[in-house]
Amino acid sequence: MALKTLSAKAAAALDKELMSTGAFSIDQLMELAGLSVSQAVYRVHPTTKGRRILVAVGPGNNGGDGLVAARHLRHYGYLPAVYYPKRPKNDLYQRLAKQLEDLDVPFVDDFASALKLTDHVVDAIFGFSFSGEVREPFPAVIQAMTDTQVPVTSVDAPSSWSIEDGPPKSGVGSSFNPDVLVSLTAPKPLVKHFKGRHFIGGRFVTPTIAKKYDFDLPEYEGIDQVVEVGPDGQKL
Ligand SMILES: NC(=O)C1=CN([C@@H]2O[C@H](COP(=O)(O)OP(=O)(O)OC[C@H]3O[C@@H](n4cnc5c(N)ncnc54)[C@H](O)[C@@H]3O)[C@@H](O)[C@H]2O)[C@H](O)CC1
Ligand SMILES: [K+]
Repeated sequence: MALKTLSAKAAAALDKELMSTGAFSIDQLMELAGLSVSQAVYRVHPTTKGRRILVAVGPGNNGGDGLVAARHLRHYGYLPAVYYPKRPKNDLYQRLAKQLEDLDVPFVDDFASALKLTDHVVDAIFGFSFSGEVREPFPAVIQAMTDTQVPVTSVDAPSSWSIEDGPPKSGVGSSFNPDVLVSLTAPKPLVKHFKGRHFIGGRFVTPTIAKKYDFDLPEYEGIDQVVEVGPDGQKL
C-alpha cells in the first residue's frame, strides 16, 4: 500500500471545508489535533511522572495544537514548559495560554536554556501554512532542535521543511530530522524525506471527506487518537 499524501493547498481546503459545510469549529479540531499529539508523545515515552517536555509554539494553528498538547501532557503527569515568543491577540490562543497558566505550566523566554533542562521537545512552530525562509526569532530555535540530542516530536511537519519538498537544500533546517512526526488528517508530501517514527492523528475526518481528498482513513483502534504507520502507510 502506498502512503497517500495531502498537499498544503489540499490540506488548507479540507480544513476550510470541515469548518464550513462540516460544521466544526476551529476549537474542536485543534482540541482533537492536540490530543493526538499528546497521545503520540505518550506512546513514545509512557513514563509520564516527572518527564520534562519543552513545547515550542509558533504563531498559527500549529502552535495552537502545541498549546492543547501541553495541557493534556500536564494532565497525564508530564512537566511541560512552553516557549511562545510570538503570541497573536486572537481570543482562542489567549484562552489556550490561560488554561496552561492555571495549571502552573511555565512559559519560558530563552529556548536554548530551557532545552538544557528538558527530556523531550514538541515542535509546534509551523505546519502546513509555512513557506519561504524561516523568519526571526525562529532560526535559532530550529538550529537548536537540529543540534540537540533530546528527542523531538514535530506536529504535522518538521518546522522549516517545505510541505511539498521536505528539508531546505541548505541553511537553517537542512539537517533537521525530528525523531517523531504526528501527521494531522493525512501525511503531507514532505513525509517521504522523514526517517523517524510516524503517527497519524486528527480523528475527525469523515469517510466522505477522505474519499473526496483521496487519502485513506487510518485504522484507529478503540479510543486511540493516533495510529503508528510504517513507510508505506501500513499500520504498525
Ligand atoms: N485539519 C487539520 O489537519 C487541522 C490542522 N490544524 C493545524 O493547523 C496547522 C496549520 O495552521 P495555520 O494557522 O494555517 O498555519 P501554521 O501554523 O502552519 O503557520 C502559520 C503562521 O506561521 C507564519 N509563517 C509562515 N511562514 C513563515 C516563515 N517562513 N517564517 C516565519 N513565520 C512564518 C505565518 O505568518 C503564520 O503566522 C496544521 O499544520 C495543523 O497543525 C488545526 O489545528 C486543526 C485542523
Ligand atoms: K511543526
